[in-house]
Amino acid sequence: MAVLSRLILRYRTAPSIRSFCTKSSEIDLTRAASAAALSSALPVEDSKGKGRNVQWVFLGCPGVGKGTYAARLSNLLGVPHIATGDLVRQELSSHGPLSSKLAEIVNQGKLISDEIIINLLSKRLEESQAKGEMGFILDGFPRTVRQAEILEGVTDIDLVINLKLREDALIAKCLGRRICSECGGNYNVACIDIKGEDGSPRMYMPPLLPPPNCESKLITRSDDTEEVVKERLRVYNEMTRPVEEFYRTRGKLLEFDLPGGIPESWTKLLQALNLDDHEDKKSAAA
Ligand SMILES: Nc1ncnc2c1ncn2[C@@H]1O[C@H](COP(=O)(O)OP(=O)(O)O)[C@@H](O)[C@H]1O
Repeated sequence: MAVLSRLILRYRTAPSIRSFCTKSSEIDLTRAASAAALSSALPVEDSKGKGRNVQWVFLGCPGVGKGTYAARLSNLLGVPHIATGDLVRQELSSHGPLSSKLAEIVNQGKLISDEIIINLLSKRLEESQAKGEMGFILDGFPRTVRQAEILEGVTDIDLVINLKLREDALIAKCLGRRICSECGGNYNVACIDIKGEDGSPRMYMPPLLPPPNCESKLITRSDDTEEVVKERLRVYNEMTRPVEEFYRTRGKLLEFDLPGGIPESWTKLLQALNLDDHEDKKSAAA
């Protein structure tokens, strides 16, 4: 499936999309165009659908755990987990020409332009195609209705999993998030214990503590401060909440309320996806 070339072609020929974007001068369209040519030459799904694989999207507020569950499902199903937030952070750490502009936007909790994010995503999909990978689990894309329309125009998304958690837990989870600067492992020092009320059960999410060799190397994402997390939640409600409706009306949205910590939520998510008897689930969950 030549997602890359179709994404870029569609993108370059849609005036309304271009006017929606901000800094179009910063985009390397020459590079994008050559990437498109390369990707269209790569092996793609045949007419019988051979090679077709999972094409799923994860939606959900900052801190809900999209990355955790998308990564586990990616292991389980053998498809790449593509997180646009990770692509943005890689671009930031590359200290390339876009880095300082992107850092400013990300550290204010705002969204970067559709143009830049599609360029980053296209490059990542191109790498996938070069490796012969099939399918994907997208995490953090689409985040605007415009992005959803572009994606829907170029490929069939099978399923959109909308992870949900109450806002006080989301904020605590973002503020507790830690990353090992050496191995990249993701941990969380927050212990969330919310009493059951009005018939809703108690919610307990224990901390996910790092192993001793990571303890002294933990860092916090620069956009995980209380002020920026609250702004990201506001931006989610304004820009991304309508994406839920976009997929709901197309019958693709699976709503999933996280019941608690990872073991409990993972088991229930597998049940909701009818994957609970999947023979590989134990190794993916390990
Ligand atoms: N699809 C996207 N569109 C616009 N900006 C994005 C997109 N994906 C990621 N970003 C930028 O990268 C930042 C980090 O993304 P991510 O790690 O997915 O954050 P979150 O924890 O808020 O879900 C976002 O706040 C935003 O600035």
